[in-house]
Amino acid sequence: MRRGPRRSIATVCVSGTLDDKLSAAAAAGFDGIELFENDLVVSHRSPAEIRSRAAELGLTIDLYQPFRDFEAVPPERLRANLARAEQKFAVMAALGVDTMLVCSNVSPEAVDDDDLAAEQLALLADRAAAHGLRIAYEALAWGRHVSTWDRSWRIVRRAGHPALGLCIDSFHVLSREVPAAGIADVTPGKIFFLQLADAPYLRMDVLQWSRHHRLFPGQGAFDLPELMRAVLATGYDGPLSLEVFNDVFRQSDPRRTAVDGMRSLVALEHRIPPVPGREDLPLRRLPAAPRLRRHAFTEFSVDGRSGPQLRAALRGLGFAHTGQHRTKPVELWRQVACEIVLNSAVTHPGPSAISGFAVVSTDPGSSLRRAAALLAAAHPNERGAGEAELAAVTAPDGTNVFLTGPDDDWNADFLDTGEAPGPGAGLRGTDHLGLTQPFDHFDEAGLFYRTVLGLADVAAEEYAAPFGMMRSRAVADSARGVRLALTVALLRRGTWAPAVVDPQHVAFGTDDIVATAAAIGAPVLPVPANYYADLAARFGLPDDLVATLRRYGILYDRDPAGGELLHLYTPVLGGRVFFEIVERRGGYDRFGEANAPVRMAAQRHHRLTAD
Ligand SMILES: O=C(O)c1ccc(O)c(O)c1
Ligand SMILES: [Mg+2]
Repeated sequence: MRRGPRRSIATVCVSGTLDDKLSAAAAAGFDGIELFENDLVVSHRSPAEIRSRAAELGLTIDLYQPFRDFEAVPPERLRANLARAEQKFAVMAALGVDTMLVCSNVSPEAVDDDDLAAEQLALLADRAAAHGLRIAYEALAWGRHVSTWDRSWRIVRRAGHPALGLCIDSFHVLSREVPAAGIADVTPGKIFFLQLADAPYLRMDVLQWSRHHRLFPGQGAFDLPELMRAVLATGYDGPLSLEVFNDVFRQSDPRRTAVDGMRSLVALEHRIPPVPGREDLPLRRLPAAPRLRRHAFTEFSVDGRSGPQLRAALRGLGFAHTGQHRTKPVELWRQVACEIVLNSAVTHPGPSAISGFAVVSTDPGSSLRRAAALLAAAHPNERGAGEAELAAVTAPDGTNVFLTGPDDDWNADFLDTGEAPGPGAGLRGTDHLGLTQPFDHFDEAGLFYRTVLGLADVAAEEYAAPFGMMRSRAVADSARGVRLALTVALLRRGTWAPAVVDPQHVAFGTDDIVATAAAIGAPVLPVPANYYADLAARFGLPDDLVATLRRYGILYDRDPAGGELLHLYTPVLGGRVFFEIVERRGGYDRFGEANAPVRMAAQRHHRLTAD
């Protein structure tokens, strides 16, 4: 029985020199690599040494690429191109790689003549076959004359050479108009190689889009499971190979990028629909994502500065300090189903103060098995004798994600402080978490949270904020018990900005924000009068409503279907976090993104003018 498709990664996906890239690919569990010529050219290793290094690491070299501007050229250019190819065939033999990628010609010299292209590619395939090699022809989306997969297929079919086949690259296919479904009708055995990349939809030059903005499968907008189905329907049994050109990945830790890539492939394989006739190739499925019920506790790492501010704010919001951990400097604060843990013993590696959060899973064991299959790092939870086990994995931003069951008594480890929960302020539970992401790992985090917890995208937004352009991506489970709003600055911040890095936050839900606002004693963030003047004009709100909102510092948003969000914020606490209170009306399903710039400006003003 086969194990499922082989998984490969192009060396161009990750940062470093070839040695770094090979180690990273092997450590992440890939079976093979596509070797980019540039990585070979700058390597101190000979082709034979690269071959043995790869073998030592358990990696095969599945593709040599790219060979450019070959086909449909005048005779003297053809002679030169064939001579150039022979030199590469010799290198390939030393590397032990049998397939060469030929990209469609982008040169002005290329002739618009499919017969000529087919004839010359057949000649190249003949030369390759003499060395026991084969040619995979790829239509670059910006090829001079051949820029779509169907045209590259017509040429390959016309050439009719057994050593000539197609390279299907999901980016080039899905960035163009020709539907991918027709790939299923390509003659069995004629797809020699499959390259996988995702991307966001962008209206820009396709070459720039491809060279800078590709993402790993599941991180962009392309329908890759459907493309995979079409390719597998032809009987394709070569590697699933990631080929992602991305400016951020090129600068990130290659080991981490390779794990991100592997996670994307594991998740993609899980999403491929069953392909009739391909029972020979069992697809590996993940443990199903169990249903999530709700957010349980959120844990903050606190120090001497943030601790007192957080305690005062929680008290003001109607929380009571109900529990003290038996063995650790950890406090439990509670109001109905809102649970906050203040932990003086953990430090968070990122800029945030949310060190972890817990979700209630209907099957935490299955959640953990799924997380492990998706290469989530298990969080070593040190617990004392007799303490409850709280399983957790660590997200890319360093946040620990605890998975608790509906009946788990995780707070058995807390001794009653004797402090009675007060009347509270009407906060029902945690509505969402605002998790600001480190610049380099935004897409990685989105993929992690969605795949590991089984969440789906609910909103994506870009907006101009006082300290830069921001991007937000919100994910949630289908019943909206668990919502996460991930945000990031679109560019690395400038030099003065560290002081104003957007903090993380917890938003609590209420059914009556005006009553809650009247009940709470915590300092609510003052909102400028200009905001309310604009609000009245934008939404045509009645004067008395605007007056009420203004009186309590409540912000407002409305969706096109008439759903409404009323929400308020606290100032930033201890320089690191803040709280939000939200009331959703009429099915409002977003996060008040439009008000984020108002909040950021107000929080800065508050910081500069208070204390
Ligand atoms: O951007 C390029 O030139 C390029 C090269 C090789 C590929 O496989 C590809 O998809 C793009
Ligand atoms: Mg490609």
